Amino acid sequence: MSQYKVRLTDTTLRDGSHAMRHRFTEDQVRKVVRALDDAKVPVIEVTHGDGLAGSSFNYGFSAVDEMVLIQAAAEEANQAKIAVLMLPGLGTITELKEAHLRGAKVVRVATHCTEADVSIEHFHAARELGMDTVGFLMLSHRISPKELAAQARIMADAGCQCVYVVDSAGHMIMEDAADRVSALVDELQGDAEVGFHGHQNLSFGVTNSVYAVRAGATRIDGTLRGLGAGAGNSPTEVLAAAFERLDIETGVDVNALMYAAEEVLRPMITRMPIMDRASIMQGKVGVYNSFLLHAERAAERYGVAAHDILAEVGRRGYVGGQEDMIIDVAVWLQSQAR
Ligand SMILES: C[C@H](O)CC(=O)C(=O)O
Ligand SMILES: [Mn+2]
Repeated sequence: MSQYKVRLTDTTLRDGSHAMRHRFTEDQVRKVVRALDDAKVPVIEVTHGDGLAGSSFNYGFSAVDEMVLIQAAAEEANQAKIAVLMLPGLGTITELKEAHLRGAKVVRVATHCTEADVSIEHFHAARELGMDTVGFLMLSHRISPKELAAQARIMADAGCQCVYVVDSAGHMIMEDAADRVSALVDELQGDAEVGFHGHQNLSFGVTNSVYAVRAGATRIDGTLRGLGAGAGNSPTEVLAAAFERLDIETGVDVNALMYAAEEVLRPMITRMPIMDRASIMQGKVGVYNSFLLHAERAAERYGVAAHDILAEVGRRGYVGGQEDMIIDVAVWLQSQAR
């Protein structure tokens, strides 16, 4: 019997939505869910890239109402649970209730890593609805393992059943992930599980996930073909294949996942995330991956380089929700160049 058992969550239809500029259609969602469900992936996340109610001028409009997509996903899934992401303030309990009515069984409440307290009422509401609850501590690299564990404790006490170390910038390297996961495991003492969500900016998404599992994480995120914000996520099919080689039990069908990635998702992709100058910069200086497309748009509009914008965003320490400040940085860089 394997020493390690892991539950995979596939977030192609949520984090991958960033790379697709939130243009997933209902037909595409149905096909991807069917393929992931056939591969026995236990949890599939479907929402706008920035979570419930993310469709907006600031974050980018969805092509199709996410509630329609959530319902379609729930209709297609035979064994998988459908998860939704929510950022408190952007999404509210009203949207959470509607997502639940449409068939969502899991909610992942995401806050900046120092702001866990804003998730408390959302966990209470989700538990009252009977949903599985997950906490997402974004940009987890920004604080020490000890400080992160204290934030995880706030989430667990509010009713969160699994707290994630989230490498939103793809900045972590091996022990960065393991030390944070260990600190959370020590703090939570079984009151909640610990998960890890990796990105590929420095090409460590899968490696960090292995370190996370060995440090005690029992839930790991990925996306098919690594489709996701910034340089993309840990690819689900690679995680599954690597875990199989390392005797980490996932219960998924690796060949079916490779089929899903290659034959089902690949033809839908309009922009494949890559490790380019801008996304490597995000990993290097620790900038939120969802900022990439905003920076590219501002770069074009103000005639400055996206990697320069992102380097400055890193210096200023902006966090998710401060997307509008990217324009400010671009204008400032333009003025410096004159
Ligand atoms: C809302 C973000 O895109 C959540 C996430 O996937 C991350 O921080 O990484
Ligand atoms: Mn992500």
